[in-house]
Amino acid sequence: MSAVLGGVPRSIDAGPLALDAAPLALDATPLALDASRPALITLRGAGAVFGTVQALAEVDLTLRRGDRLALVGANGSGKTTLLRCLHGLIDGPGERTLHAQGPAGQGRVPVMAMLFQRPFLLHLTARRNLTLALWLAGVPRAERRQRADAALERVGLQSLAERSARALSGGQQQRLALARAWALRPDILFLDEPTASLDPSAKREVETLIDDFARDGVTLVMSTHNLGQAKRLANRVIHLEAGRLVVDLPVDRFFHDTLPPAAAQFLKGELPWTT
Ligand SMILES: Nc1ncnc2c1ncn2[C@@H]1O[C@H](COP(=O)(O)OP(=O)(O)OP(=O)(O)O)[C@@H](O)[C@H]1O
Repeated sequence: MSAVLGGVPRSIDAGPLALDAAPLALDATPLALDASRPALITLRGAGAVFGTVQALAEVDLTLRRGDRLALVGANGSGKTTLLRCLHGLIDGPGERTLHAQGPAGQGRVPVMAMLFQRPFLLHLTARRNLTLALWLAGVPRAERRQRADAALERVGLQSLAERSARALSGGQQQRLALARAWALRPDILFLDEPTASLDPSAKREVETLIDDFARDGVTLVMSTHNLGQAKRLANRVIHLEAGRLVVDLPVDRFFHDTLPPAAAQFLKGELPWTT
């Protein structure tokens, strides 16, 4: 995938016209997706192929500041692959533009962080996991401890700062992973099924934190099998089918409009099982 950083060729500078050109299955109006918000990432014709598997095909998508984007679809439909593609972790066909923020696109490119279903934490204390991530991100030594402690406090883990990260409960580990992401002060947070392995109470805690981060201005992209979670956290929903983006709608319309047959079936099949 060719990458364009900062300087944005006119043809992919996402204005309302770019939404018209997107392969929406339905006539999502540009206003409903609020094309006035600044673009953060644009994909044009993005794809991913693993051996003989076409995991993602011809995806056109503009992620905008303030999006709380939920990616839904059946197992293997390409949700994780699209997350990785947006994050820049996959080099496939198509074009990915990371839009510089600030006046006339002259500022810095968006800072991104990713949270996985099962957090990857090192055999170190909770605090050291954070200060190490900050070191890797180039944060000066003098700031690391303060930022790590602020992040631990933010997720309610300050009293466990010296506890081994691997000894924490599943919910605490996911909160620690969120603290690590938050400490990096991301513009965009990617979440791959962030509560899939948590019990209901831990799930609520993690969802509340994710919601708080979004309220603070962090743009969210999350894959989820939980349509109730998409309703609670998202303002925009994309439905993928066999690697293709077939629905891209504001959350209210996703749950109330008449969807293409496969997406409608997906909704019917899943909704009774989610709360
Ligand atoms: N690294 C890889 N190597 C080979 N095939 C892969 C790889 N990553 C993904 N795939 C394949 O690409 C397709 C899409 O996978 P992906 O993980 O993106 O789907 P998903 O919608 O996130 O699935 P799930 O809901 O089960 O997590 C699947 O057929 C998967 O087997």
